[in-house]
Amino acid sequence: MSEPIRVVVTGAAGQIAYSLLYMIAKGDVFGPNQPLILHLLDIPPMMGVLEGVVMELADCALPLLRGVVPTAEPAEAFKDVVAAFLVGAMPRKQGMERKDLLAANVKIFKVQGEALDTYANKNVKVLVVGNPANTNALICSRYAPSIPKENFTAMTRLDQNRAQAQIATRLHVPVADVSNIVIWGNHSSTQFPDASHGKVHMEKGKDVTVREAVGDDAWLRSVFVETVQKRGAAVINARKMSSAMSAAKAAGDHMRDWFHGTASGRFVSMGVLSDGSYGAPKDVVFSFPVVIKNKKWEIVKGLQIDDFARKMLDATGKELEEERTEALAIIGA
Ligand SMILES: NC(=O)C1=CN([C@@H]2O[C@H](COP(=O)(O)OP(=O)(O)OC[C@H]3O[C@@H](n4cnc5c(N)ncnc54)[C@H](O)[C@@H]3O)[C@@H](O)[C@H]2O)C=CC1
Ligand SMILES: O=C([O-])CC(=O)C(=O)O
Repeated sequence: MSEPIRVVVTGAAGQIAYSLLYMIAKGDVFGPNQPLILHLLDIPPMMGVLEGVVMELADCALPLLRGVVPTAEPAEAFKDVVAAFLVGAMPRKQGMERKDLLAANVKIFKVQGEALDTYANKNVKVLVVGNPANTNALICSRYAPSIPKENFTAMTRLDQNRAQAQIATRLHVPVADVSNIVIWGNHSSTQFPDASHGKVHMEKGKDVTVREAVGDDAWLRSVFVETVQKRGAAVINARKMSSAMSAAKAAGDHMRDWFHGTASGRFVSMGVLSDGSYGAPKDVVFSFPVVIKNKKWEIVKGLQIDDFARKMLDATGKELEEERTEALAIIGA
């Protein structure tokens, strides 16, 4: 068995972390042969709650968990970590958009970028979950100049999982048989869930396109898109709290694929620093379809973008540029 790796989860006393920590510590993310030391960061008033989380992790008696470091100090939390789940941030409430959280949250990601730059392993893989995730990831990377820009990503995997589940339900197939649905752009209500490159594994071992299997382009461009765009708000309306179990699962999926790679012929969506592919604006964190090999992601090239998709990509790109302007004003950059 290899040496333990150090992994940080911020917002460790919060609701997403409560599901995520268990998944990581039992080996779902870094594999069944990878021991780990979990660093748990939260703010000083939450240290009592965090103590309870530490007790519960011990009581899970997990063989891979070789140490736990609960702390309110970024310097200690980020020391030598090779993976960082940046969850700690205020969640939205009913009636808010995620970008309404910029003023409250973006400063956290400036401070944590600086701490990653100083204390983390230089190959650290960073996943920003705290909203607005794309713009927070952009700011975080700007304040960590010694860490490669491609090591900063934002989570749109929950949107991808939601989209796959909607298609699977419509077609009455298991969710694992649906692949290559793309989430373009921002993790917000302007995101574009795009099923036009999707595949479904049907009975008798045959792969067909999602468009062919669904046979209803109007549905794929309206009800499907809107359901995924508004799913976070629907969960908040029902639970009075934002998604947590599904967010934790998606964070685990994102980091697992980053460490272990994507299966042949399959791609996944991640918010990454845009190089302008598919006409997206540069220098924003934009969700693209990617394939991953040897812990490096690459944007999938050559997908067809029709007029409808073009409009959707432009709208979400514009929102990301607006968020960037607002974020830079808030942190006084
Ligand atoms: N990208 C995505 O798909 C999703 C993102 N989210 C976002 O994830 C974030 C966390 O959500 P929950 O866990 O439900 O919230 P929560 O309120 O239950 O937990 C957040 C935790 O972060 C802590 N925190 C606040 N400032 C911090 C700092 N500077 N350093 C470390 N910890 C800090 C809080 O004390 C709290 O314990 C929210 O911003 C939410 O909107 C939620 C679901 C999906
Ligand atoms: O909707 C929210 O505020 C939480 C979130 O990002 C999601 O569930 O996708």
